[in-house]
Amino acid sequence: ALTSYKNVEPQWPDAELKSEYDVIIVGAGGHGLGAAYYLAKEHGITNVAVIDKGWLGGGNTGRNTTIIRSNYLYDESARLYDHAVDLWDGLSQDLNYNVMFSQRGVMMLAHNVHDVQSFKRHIHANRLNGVDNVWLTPEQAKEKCPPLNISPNARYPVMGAAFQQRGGTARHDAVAWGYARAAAARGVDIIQNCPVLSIERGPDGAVSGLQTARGFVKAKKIAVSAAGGTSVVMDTAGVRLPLESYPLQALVSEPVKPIFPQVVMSNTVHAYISQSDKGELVIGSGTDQYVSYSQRGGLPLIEHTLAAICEVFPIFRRMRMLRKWGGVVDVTPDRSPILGKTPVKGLYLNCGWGTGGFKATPGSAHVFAHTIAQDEPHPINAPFTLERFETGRLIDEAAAAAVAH
Ligand SMILES: Cc1cc2nc3c(=O)[nH]c(=O)nc-3n(C[C@H](O)[C@H](O)[C@H](O)COP(=O)(O)OP(=O)(O)OC[C@H]3O[C@@H](n4cnc5c(N)ncnc54)[C@H](O)[C@@H]3O)c2cc1C
Ligand SMILES: CSCC(=O)[O-]
Repeated sequence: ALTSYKNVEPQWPDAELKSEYDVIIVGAGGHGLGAAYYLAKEHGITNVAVIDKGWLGGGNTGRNTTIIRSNYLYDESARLYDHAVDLWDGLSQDLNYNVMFSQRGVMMLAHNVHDVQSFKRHIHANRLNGVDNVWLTPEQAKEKCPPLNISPNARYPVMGAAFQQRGGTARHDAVAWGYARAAAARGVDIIQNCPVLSIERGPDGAVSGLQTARGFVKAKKIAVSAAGGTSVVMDTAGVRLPLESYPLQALVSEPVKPIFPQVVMSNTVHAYISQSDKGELVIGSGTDQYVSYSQRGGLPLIEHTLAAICEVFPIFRRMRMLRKWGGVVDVTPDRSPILGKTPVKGLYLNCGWGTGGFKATPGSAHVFAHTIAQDEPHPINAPFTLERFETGRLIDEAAAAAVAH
């Protein structure tokens, strides 16, 4: 007989909000849940709550197109994203939960001389940082990805591609569930459907707690990992951020037999594509070009993306699309995250991942936990300060962002 739902132990108890915690994390996405897990596992800090206004994983972590790679340009970025790829490698074993990490390879197409020069610059920079990334001729790219149209008469001719074999995809829901289950097992409270209304500060200016929909909760340390909602939350602490929030959309096709072995991305046509384990083509694009806290975007952007996909992969022209959705991505001026301390004592910040923070999840969560526990950034996230936007020490990764935003 089927086990009735009520007899199935929840993977994480629906905890009651206590009156006080050592650390509270705002945002039960992959970054927030992962930080809670590493706080407990690596720093022995378990009197922790992760609070979310909705259900855990319901933000960008559960809405993204799951691409993982570390082929960014700057040394600082390579260290951060490659730390994540290293942790992705053993994450299923660490969490005892299959996150379905698949190193199927990520290919970035070059359609013009500028693309060729930019990608070859990335490849040389990546080599200096020990990040695997190689140049493919059009013929080599097609050999790896047969549906690719490399005709010289194509609307977007393929002049070559940068290919990172260690890149790939993972099951985004499982990442949230795996971290939630492992964190809860170590004593972390996960509080869902409880919007944080404001960050409260004491007379000394340090954080004192949070006003939530379920009342006030005290905390000496508060870590905000709220993605597109970050600037609103941080504003209540008097911290203004250089963030803009945009809708970012994605869509899936009807499922078909395995036909698309890698992830293929194109900055120039603003589209990227992979095939899920269920057989759907997973297609993404750049952000809608207006700021918004809406998790929905406009149809014209989807039409533009599909037109580009049909040009680069003509065999997909008759595929039917099943559904589209969106999330709210928080974008910084240099397309790199803000990951560290803030000017407010006891307040920590992890945001600004824009269209590309899923790939960083384990690495970001790991160093964010270190920053919260030690009250000092880990060497890997030390450069990703809020202050860089005053000093001008930017880490400009717009070219590596892979989609227009
Ligand atoms: C369509 C789409 C495709 C993408 N594709 C990729 C990709 O292929 N590869 C990649 O690397 N990245 C991708 N991204 C980006 C990636 O999804 C995000 O950068 C990353 O998941 C952010 O994780 P997070 O945990 O910081 O945020 P989230 O998962 O969004 O979690 C933040 C949480 O904070 C909560 N929150 C917000 N405000 C409050 C409040 N006031 N009180 C309580 N809780 C609050 C939200 O409910 C949410 O659950 C994509 C994003 C989208 C939208
Ligand atoms: C949404 S773009 C995905 C990425 O940055 O690899």
